[in-house]
Amino acid sequence: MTDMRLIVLGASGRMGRALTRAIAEIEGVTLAGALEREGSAHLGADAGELAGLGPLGVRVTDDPLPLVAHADGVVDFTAPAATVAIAELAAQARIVHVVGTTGLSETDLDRLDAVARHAVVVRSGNMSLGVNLLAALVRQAARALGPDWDIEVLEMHHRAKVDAPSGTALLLGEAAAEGREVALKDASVRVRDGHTGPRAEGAIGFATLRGGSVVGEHTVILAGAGERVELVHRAEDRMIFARGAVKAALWGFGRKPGHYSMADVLGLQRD
Ligand SMILES: NC(=O)C1=CN([C@@H]2O[C@H](COP(=O)(O)OP(=O)(O)OC[C@H]3O[C@@H](n4cnc5c(N)ncnc54)[C@H](OP(=O)(O)O)[C@@H]3O)[C@@H](O)[C@H]2O)C=CC1
Ligand SMILES: O=C(O)C1=N[C@H](C(=O)O)C[C@H](O)C1
Repeated sequence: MTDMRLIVLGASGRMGRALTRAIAEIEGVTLAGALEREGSAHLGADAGELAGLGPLGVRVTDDPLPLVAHADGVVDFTAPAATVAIAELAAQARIVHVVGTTGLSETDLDRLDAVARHAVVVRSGNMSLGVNLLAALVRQAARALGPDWDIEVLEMHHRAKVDAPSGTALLLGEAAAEGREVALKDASVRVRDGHTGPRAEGAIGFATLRGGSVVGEHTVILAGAGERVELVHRAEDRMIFARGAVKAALWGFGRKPGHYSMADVLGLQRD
């Protein structure tokens, strides 16, 4: 069988470089293109060299059209505007779009829902196996412990991260809300400052730390009267996300159009 041809969007970014390495190491996929924004200092560079692999003969370009026409999928860990723009092109070409970008607005998500009527979109705030398993455990714990236990999601990332709370923190908050059978938007408390008054009953709180080179750490705290449960994930290497994204692309290849999640890819049941 021929390899699935994948384009990396944001090829010179932290995740873009990891994606190029993952595509080189995983069987059944081949690097078909590398994209960056117009004016990027990396245009014309070899994507393999950017990724520390040596030359692969794939040059970074800012023109998606010829690439999309000859590819089977695009893996995209970039920024919301870039994700929405490539989503339209990927859907027109009926190729798989794997979205790792976080910080998407409700409007952006509506656009992805719309394009997913025509093509496969696989999106997750975290493409690692560990975090998606953690989400299932959080759902279960929130359901089992009930509303008397307070839930807080704490995350820490490197100093260059631009969105907060992280996509993973929101994914874990969603899992907690599902376990409690409430809507996250009605329960979430994303900022506390000044005289806040006592904690609102049923709140799902978020706290954000930024600094240094931390790849990604998430703790879900379930605090009861006199005891506390903490569920933790620590990412040590961006390759966990990159390998997950390539796995998602292979899973989506040939599947019927839809907006899928990493839980779908990994076959994790929503009990
Ligand atoms: N879902 C998951 O598992 C994970 C998600 N992420 C998310 O992935 C995203 C990227 O993270 P990271 O790699 O650390 O960030 P970086 O800033 O290192 O990389 C982003 C890359 O995308 C490029 N880019 C921005 N706009 C465009 C555009 N219009 N067209 C083409 N390329 C563009 C940037 O170029 P330039 O530098 O010129 O702006 C940059 O090269 C973030 O949203 C992050 O939260 C990260 C890790 C895991
Ligand atoms: O920006 C990052 O680095 C990461 N972003 C994702 C998020 O927002 O949760 C996933 C991972 O934690 C790293």
